[in-house]
Amino acid sequence: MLWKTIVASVRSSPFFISVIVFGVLIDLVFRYLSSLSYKYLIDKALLPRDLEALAIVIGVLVAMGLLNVITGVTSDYAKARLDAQLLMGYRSALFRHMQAQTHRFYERFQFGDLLARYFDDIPGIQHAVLQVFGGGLLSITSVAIGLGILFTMEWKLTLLALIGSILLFLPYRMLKSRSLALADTYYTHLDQFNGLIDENMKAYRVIRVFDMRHSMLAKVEGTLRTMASVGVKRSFVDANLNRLPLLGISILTAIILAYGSYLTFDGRLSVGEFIAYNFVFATVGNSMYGIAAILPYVLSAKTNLQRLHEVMEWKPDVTEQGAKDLPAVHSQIELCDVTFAYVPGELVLQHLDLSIPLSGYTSIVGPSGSGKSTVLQLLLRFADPEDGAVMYDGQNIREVQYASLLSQVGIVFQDSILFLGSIRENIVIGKPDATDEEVEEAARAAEIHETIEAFQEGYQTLVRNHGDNLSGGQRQRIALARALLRRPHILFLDEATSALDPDTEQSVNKTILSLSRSMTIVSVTHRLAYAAMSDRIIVLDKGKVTESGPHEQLLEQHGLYHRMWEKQQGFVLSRGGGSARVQAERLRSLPFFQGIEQGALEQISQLFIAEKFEAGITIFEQDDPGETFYLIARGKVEIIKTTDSGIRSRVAVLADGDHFGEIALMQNIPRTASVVTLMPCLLLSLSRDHFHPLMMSYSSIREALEATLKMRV
Ligand SMILES: Nc1ncnc2c1ncn2[C@@H]1O[C@H](COP(=O)(O)OP(=O)(O)OP(=O)(O)O)[C@@H](O)[C@H]1O
Repeated sequence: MLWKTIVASVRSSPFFISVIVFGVLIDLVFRYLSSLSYKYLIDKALLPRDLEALAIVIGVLVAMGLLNVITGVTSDYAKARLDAQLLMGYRSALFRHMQAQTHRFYERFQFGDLLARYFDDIPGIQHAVLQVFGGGLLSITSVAIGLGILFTMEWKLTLLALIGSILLFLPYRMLKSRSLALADTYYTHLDQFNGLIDENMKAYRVIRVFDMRHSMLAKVEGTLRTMASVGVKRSFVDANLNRLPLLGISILTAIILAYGSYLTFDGRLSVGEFIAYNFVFATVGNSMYGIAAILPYVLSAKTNLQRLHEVMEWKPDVTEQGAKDLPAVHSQIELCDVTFAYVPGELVLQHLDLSIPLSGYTSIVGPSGSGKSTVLQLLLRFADPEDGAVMYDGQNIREVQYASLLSQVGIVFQDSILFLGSIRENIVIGKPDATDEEVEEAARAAEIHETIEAFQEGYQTLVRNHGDNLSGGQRQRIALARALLRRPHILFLDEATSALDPDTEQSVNKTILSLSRSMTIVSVTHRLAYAAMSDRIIVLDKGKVTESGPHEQLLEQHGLYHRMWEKQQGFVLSRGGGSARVQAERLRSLPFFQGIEQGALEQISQLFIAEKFEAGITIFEQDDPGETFYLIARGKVEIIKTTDSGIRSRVAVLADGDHFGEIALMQNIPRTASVVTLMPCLLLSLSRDHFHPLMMSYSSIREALEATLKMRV
């Protein structure tokens, strides 16, 4: 694999390679000429006292020395250029490869894994390529030429040297697998370490607020300690790979000196020949050591290459081969008989037929996990269906140029990523050549122009740390302006306003509603109050369309939409959304409060306390004591079960109007699962201590809760 990489690198830069090869040749000629010169210096000039011969030998050596310096400097420059070129080439190839990837790739390779590929594996490979090509080429050629010269001078001695040279390569054979295994372990921990740094940066608020600094530090230090310990072993093994050949060289030199001296005593070698032989041998020995010294780099590069190939061989899920342009769409987009799975064999969508007319405002709703976001991913070609087709005006989007599809659509996600740069730069991302007028027009349409103008630096205000210096609403409106700047025919929204506080959410939704007069809006949302404003609603359940039509019509059907709607009613939010209360009537729809008289429900509703949580917060862990019941006024949480072997898996996602932890109202049974927030949440909690006196008065509540408990068990 490394050899192929070296050949490919050589092919990519013939000019620099030729310069380096030329430098190597001159260096070799100089090395051997200097060594051999002793034979002539001693036998032809010094011993016969021939001044002319002395002048010729010294003159040739000086001339060659000068030439060697000039070619050496040129060759160093060529190596530096090749070095930079290789580094740039590998890094840009990896980046291009990443850009072709979608969710499966990014689920498999985390930020830390990829960072290590860029900053450890690629430099490791590039270093080995240059070592092999620069030092390696010089050493191998030098050994070949040197051995040829030595054979012509004294073949028996040379044969002995050749056999003895095995000593130089023994350590490589002995330590190779140990070095490879240590490199592998080291890089695994390095990936982990990079991942932890990333996590610390992204979640620094949660870490601070939950006083997790100690545990995070312990984790990082644990990883660093392992890395240090593996690093020491690795350095030691690699140092031995370097040092042991030196020992071999010393033993070999002693043998050559002893046997060479014996031949000189015996008169079979002249003094000049013996000294020249020794110098040539020293050069060969150094070159052999040079080869042995490269081997640790080669070993390390083997691991680096394997890791890089693991990433580079990951085939993109979506191939962009379509040749024709997608004409301006105006009629409808469809999913025709679509089947799709994230994990082979676990179908998320099965023979799904869905059609969205290209006018007005369409909402896609449904219980969590019903496939809403998946539908959006397929419509935007973040993934391709296993079966069936996604059509825009009857054109299969696999067959059209991806860029021509993208030019007609815009999207705003729940977490719109803002980049480091000015607000203007963030808006023009999708259309870098946009004029100031166009940028302002998009910002006006997103109703953020005045706000931006009010900033001291206006459109040049710097967006820091993914938008930390802006409010959630401002970030979403900038993301909206970014999407609108491309004048899309269709604007897709993926829970675009769900994470905003209620007032901001309402105001951004008003903006979106007004946009639906001039473009098609397709919104995936779990918040039905805003879906109700759309022209048509498509209800998904378990990957199938179960209902569709306008809000009133769906309510009349008394089906899934009606049930979902009812569940989200009965919460009264304070201005700004910092607090909420549940209406007594809403409590009646909970199975364990059915049949309770109005007065008692009123009392119970007073006992709830509103609590706000950021995304990613653990409300409680499995096995924690159960003391509180929760109602979700707004937000989304995931329920996670941990098996005895420590494997955590998501068993459900709950959203607005759902409840969890009701067993805690009755008795302190350890929690059967953990609950973690997926977005900012406003929860209403009711503790058993507060509730207990009421339950004593109403036996029906206890009976209903006992029935629930029985069912769970
Ligand atoms: N990247 C993924 N890998 C594996 N399974 C996934 C992945 N993304 C989604 N799923 C699964 O696919 C199913 C549909 O998920 P999807 O996100 O489309 O649902 P949704 O209706 O948008 O849910 P939510 O309202 O919770 O966002 C779920 O069972 C989910 O667990």
